[in-house]
Amino acid sequence: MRLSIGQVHRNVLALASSRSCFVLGDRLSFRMLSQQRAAGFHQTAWRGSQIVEDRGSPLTLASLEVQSKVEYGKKEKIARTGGPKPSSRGSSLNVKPRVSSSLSVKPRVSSPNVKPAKSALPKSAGVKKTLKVDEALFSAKSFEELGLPPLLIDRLNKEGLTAPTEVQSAAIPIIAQKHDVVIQSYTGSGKTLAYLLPILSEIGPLKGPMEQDNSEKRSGIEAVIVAPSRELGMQIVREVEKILGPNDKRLVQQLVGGANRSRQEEALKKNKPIIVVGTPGRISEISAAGKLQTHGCRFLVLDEVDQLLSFNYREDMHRILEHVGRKSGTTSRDILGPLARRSERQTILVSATIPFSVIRAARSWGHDPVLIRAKSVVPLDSITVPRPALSQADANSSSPSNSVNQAAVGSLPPSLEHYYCTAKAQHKVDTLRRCIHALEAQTVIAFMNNTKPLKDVVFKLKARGIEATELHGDLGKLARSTVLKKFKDGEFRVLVTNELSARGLDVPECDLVVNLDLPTDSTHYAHRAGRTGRLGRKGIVVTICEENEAFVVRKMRKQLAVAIKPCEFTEGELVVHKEEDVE
Ligand SMILES: Nc1ncnc2c1ncn2[C@@H]1O[C@H](COP(=O)(O)OP(=O)(O)OP(=O)(O)O)[C@@H](O)[C@H]1O
Repeated sequence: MRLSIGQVHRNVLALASSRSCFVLGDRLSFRMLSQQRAAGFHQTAWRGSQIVEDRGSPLTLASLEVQSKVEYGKKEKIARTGGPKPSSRGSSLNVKPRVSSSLSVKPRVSSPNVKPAKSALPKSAGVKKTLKVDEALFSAKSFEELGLPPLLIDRLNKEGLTAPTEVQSAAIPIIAQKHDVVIQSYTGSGKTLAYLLPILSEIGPLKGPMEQDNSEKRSGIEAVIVAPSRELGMQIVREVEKILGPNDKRLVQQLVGGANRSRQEEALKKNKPIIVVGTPGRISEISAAGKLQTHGCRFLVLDEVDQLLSFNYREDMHRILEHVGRKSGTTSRDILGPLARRSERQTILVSATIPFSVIRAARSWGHDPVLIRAKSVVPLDSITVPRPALSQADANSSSPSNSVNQAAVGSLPPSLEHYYCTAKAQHKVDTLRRCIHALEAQTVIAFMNNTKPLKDVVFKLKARGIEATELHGDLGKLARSTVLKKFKDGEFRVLVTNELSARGLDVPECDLVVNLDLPTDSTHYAHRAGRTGRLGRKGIVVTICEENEAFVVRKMRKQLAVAIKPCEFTEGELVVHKEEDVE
């Protein structure tokens, strides 16, 4: 498959547009006060989809076997992971089929009232060169086709994993070719296995026969995976353990902050793991103490790389980039310096949101780094600085905020629906309650910005008979993991949390995300929103803001190129407004 500059642009456009297509094309049965603008929006979506289809049918999760598991477009009964479940929680989100006057939102291609997604898309990432990639990359229907070792495939099958997602189909062969890579794909699309599977094909007990022959030559830690939070770190550990199986799970060791450090150090000595997964602070701490030998490491993964390369983690990341998979004695000038010198290690950077600063950093690795998206693979050095696109105010394309905003385009799953409504601060909890009831949401994550008001919300929800719990950094590690487990097990209907849970957290049953406070920018919106609609499931995102904040939501809507529709919750129903009512 040869991807030209135009095609990549069109694919990006089609991806964003087809998202709109899902939102508006779903046969939602709710009271719609006006659909004219939405119909205009859809027209663009249709066009975008056509472009891709003209070039051979695009790969979607739906086109893989994954679809049969999650059943697109159907109201699915979401299976809980266990624990007590009130009977009222058995069904999935309900977008009001009960209203007799309800309208099915059908695509209308004649009304151009809503600004099409196209105008909201940044003219970003101009791609000048092309990279030849095997067409089969994008059509794998099974893990066998991707050349994974038989032992690994057996383990995947035992865990019920039979078909790769799009991003896995794209990433696995490229990583196997020893490229340094940046993986960008929307939230919940399976990025974790996209990097874990090629790593486990080369190291550990499930690797291929060729690698087995060389096994005596290597010892010690062969892969370091860094994640910004304990929760995400532990989630990755569990994913690796799951694939390794019960007999070999000691081969992965968590090094997350908040846990007992001496125990972690003892486990490193005793279990001799080949993979460590941890947070930047704890990894660099143990490394600085000389208890973590990673010079011979073959893989370094930075999961949620855009966050890990932010200022907060600068010193710890500096140490990690300097020491993992490098001969000792080298020095660096700044955090990006170490990336400039190639070592034996393969570096894999991952996020749903990749700002240009990450591309720029990764470029200096050498060794043909490539950007992998679900439908394209491009050399990093062919990607140019994004051009301004949104408005005069955003015209400075080199400004960090512009780069951050552009990073969020294409980061949201196509299956999500987005709404916003306004409420006075003191009425937000009631609005949340009405929202949960109107949508009959069963597993809800509500985001706030500060801890104290977050506790108040939990208290008020409980007082209104809704089982709710809190998750934030003030809780100890044990409390945090207990809360999360109970929420995943269905003991609580609502998890009220802050940015801590916005990235990477995988609660497949989550059917509603609510922003009780506005996210700081569109990148934060994208990661919060991505906690629902995982792996093609349906999900709804509702932002409850004050009247004078609504313009911020509308701005994010443009930046993200998704339809975030104004709505309200009255008489137990979701009522969607036409845009003119609020502007
Ligand atoms: N091939 C597959 N078949 C079935 N399920 C899969 C497959 N790959 C991943 N999953 C499941 O999909 C869910 C989402 O995967 P994952 O957490 O890796 O997404 P992600 O792209 O990293 O999301 P985020 O950007 O939010 O971190 C997980 O529950 C994972 O176990």
